[in-house]
Amino acid sequence: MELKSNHASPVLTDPALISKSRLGIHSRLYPQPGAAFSSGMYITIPRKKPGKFDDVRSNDWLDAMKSSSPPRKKLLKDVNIEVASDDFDAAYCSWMLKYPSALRSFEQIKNYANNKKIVIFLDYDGTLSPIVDDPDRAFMSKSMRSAVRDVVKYFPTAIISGRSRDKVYELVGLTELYYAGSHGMDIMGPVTNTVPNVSNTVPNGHPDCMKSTQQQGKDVNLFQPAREYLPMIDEVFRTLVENTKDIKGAKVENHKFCASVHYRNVDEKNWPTIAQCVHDVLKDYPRLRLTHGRKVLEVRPVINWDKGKAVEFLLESLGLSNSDDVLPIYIGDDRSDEDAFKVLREGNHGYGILVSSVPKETNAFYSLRDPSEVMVFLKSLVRWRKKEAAGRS
Ligand SMILES: O=P(O)(O)OC[C@H]1O[C@H](O[C@H]2O[C@H](CO)[C@@H](O)[C@H](O)[C@H]2O)[C@H](O)[C@@H](O)[C@@H]1O
Repeated sequence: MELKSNHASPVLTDPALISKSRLGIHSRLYPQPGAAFSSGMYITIPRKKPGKFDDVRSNDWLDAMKSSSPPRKKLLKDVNIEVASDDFDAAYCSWMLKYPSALRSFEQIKNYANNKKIVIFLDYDGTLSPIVDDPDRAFMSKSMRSAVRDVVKYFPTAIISGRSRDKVYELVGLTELYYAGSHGMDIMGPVTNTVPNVSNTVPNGHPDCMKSTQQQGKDVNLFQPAREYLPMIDEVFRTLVENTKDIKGAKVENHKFCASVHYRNVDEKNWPTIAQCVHDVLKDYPRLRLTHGRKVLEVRPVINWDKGKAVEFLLESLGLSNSDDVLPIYIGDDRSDEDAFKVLREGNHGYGILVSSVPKETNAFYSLRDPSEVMVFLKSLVRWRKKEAAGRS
């Protein structure tokens, strides 16, 4: 792990990104100019060149695994500095000069958002629910659910998660918002009649986009750009379950268009074993790639689609893209959320807010420490919008 020296404070660089680039398994794929859309009506999702997998011991998989979601104490040991807790707090405060707290900057955000239509995008794990050892018990608190329910009353809102869409819907339990599961590869969005005329538009007529009716009778659009990978993911999931069954603490989840291999509860001495196991399985699937999340290895299709693309897709579906009157706000804690932060930053359109209690490199603009601060921020947005609405009437 490296310390980035041109920062005002020690900021952990992400060995996962370094290792992924060496292995050719970048979290952001290579868009092929001109290939993204074959016509005004259809997009072609470009396939990235398959990555080459080396032996895990000779590459940085393990570094990446060790650095993902480190506990505070471990983090200090990893960077090899004897830092007292006070010093760590100082480092965090210093980092916050670059990524200010969205709570302390609320006035500034409000001023910028004034008269704009705010669209809220929320990640789930680590953002709406705290990180816990058992992924099946990552529940959202009642107060968080109520805060999100209020947000939905005032702002178009979508949850974009690495989990399957069904699972995240089950955990959130609110019907009034949009859901994107499998890192954005399974989107349930609004039905729109928008005629596509810009390169990032995905029309209703796209073969991966289908009209469907929700249980509540509402018409929605389902967009699943990795549909063809369904059987492959299912097969890989079953193989991963079988091959990791003797590794104590390992857990594999099937998220329909991607799969997760958790090692949070695996003894660190067995991390090379689990890494090797995933590596050996993926060797036979050049159309799949691997990304690193918080103590989780994520197996995904090699397509140019991620949470950033999902944000663009949803904004377009809502008829809210390319407008100066729209302010998208994306709140997330993980590496996969960086794709969305990057879209907002590069488009100079909206704010990414990173949820982190440790300094991290990010494409976000603002920060929040943990899900409890996320809740305060969401409530503040609602309070402000309510007051504004009352003032107008
Ligand atoms: O995009 P997200 O909604 O943040 O989903 C990313 C991963 O979240 C879950 O794993 C993470 O949270 C678990 C529960 O707190 C934790 O035990 C695990 O270590 C974290 O990585 C989910 O289980 C994964 O499948 C998602 O990929």
